[in-house]
Amino acid sequence: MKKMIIKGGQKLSGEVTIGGAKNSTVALIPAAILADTPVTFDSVPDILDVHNLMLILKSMNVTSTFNHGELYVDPTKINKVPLPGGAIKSLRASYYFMGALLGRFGEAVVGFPGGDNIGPRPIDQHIKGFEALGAKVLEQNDAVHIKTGAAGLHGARIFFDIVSVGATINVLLAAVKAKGTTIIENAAKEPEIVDLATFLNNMGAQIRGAGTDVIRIKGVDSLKATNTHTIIPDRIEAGTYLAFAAANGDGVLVKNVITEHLEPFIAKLVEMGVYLEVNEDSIYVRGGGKLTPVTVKTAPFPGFATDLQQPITPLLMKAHGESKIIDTLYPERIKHVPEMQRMGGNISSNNGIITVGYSDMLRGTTVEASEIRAGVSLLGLALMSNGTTMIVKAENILRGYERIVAKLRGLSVDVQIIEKNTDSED
Ligand SMILES: CC(=O)N[C@H]1[C@@H](OP(=O)(O)OP(=O)(O)OC[C@H]2O[C@@H](n3ccc(=O)[nH]c3=O)[C@H](O)[C@@H]2O)O[C@H](CO)[C@@H](O)[C@@H]1O
Ligand SMILES: C=C(OP(=O)(O)O)C(=O)O
Repeated sequence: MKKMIIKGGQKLSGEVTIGGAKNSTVALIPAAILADTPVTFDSVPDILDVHNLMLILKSMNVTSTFNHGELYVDPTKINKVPLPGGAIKSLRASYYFMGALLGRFGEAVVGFPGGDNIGPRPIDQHIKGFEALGAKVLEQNDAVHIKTGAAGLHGARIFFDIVSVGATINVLLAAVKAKGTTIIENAAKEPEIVDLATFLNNMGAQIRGAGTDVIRIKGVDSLKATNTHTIIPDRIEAGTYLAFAAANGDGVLVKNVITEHLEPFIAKLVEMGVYLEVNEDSIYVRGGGKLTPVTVKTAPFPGFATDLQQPITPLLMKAHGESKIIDTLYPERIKHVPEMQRMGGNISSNNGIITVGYSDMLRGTTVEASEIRAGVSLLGLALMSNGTTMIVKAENILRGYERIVAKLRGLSVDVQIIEKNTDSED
């Protein structure tokens, strides 16, 4: 168990470089088992999710090594084994092994995934997709058992009832080596899906339309990597630092950003009155100035990302007036609210609407990071508070924010991570 200690009243200044996208990486690693060759990824974030995925690979006799942002995965001696639990439970994206194993072996047994505590996260659309491709799916003993007949997977036309990142990726992974053509309609359009399709196409897959709501996949027999795949920058990590810099910064340059991926977020900051300079692949935030309250409504890409509604909350507390947040994807993503209230934050949640008011009496206390974005938003608020904050369950933050202590130190902010049992510093 780790805890993070943050002294309040510290201003961010300087530069921070954004790492590879967590949500790309966690799809790309399972996708690597579809290859008939070793695979290398570059710009891989050093986050707990990556280390847990490497453990899952190891259980299948897939070797992997991770050094200085480069991850090498050799799936050529993979064993077909069930993946009922263990590291599977440590992250949501472990469910991508369902699609990837199905694509590789025509069958998969994968435990129900873990992941963030952000409300119900059904996987009915994933299952609908696998069944359309010709697989039989059985949910038994806390695991999903998926199997095709002797003919293997076949192409199909699939219309998702709901826009789902996970279901789009899982069906893509299963369909990429299926016989015939698969058409996914009402597909999710997130940049991480485009990144995955780019990786697979560079290995010989035939995927067209990723990034639009219709994706066509012509099945191929074999996938072979010939070059290193560089992972796109993490738009959620970038948004988090931008929000913190706007709320509590004194000149911050956020580098390695694809600004197009952050358009709805940047638009919201501008609407609030935040001074930004948007460059080709970096964004400068001046900090300070009078801020206007806004309404934030989350939506699938290209809408305002649900993963950024909590990180922007400390900034909303600087605006003079009442802001509203409506998370249409995860209305129960509110675990930060009682914790922020205990820190003196003027915030409440009622019937799926979070109301955030100007808060100038913030004080440090002990709070819990119940999930990644709740946790990081508490860190943002702690920096604005009087006194010291201790965030327990800090590993939830480390699940997706690489080298966050070093990056904050680079921004002149001192935070510490302590192992709870030993009280030794990380
Ligand atoms: C590893 C990863 O990439 N995680 C992201 C992914 O999660 P994840 O892929 O789990 O999220 P989805 O896009 O699938 O979920 C979107 C909405 O669809 C619902 N749904 C989803 C699947 C399904 O079969 N049935 C169903 O009803 C969900 O409950 C949710 O309300 O997208 C979310 C929405 O942008 C982000 O918050 C997560 O950071
Ligand atoms: C919800 C998130 O992650 P996951 O889907 O991996 O739980 C997130 O990154 O905010």
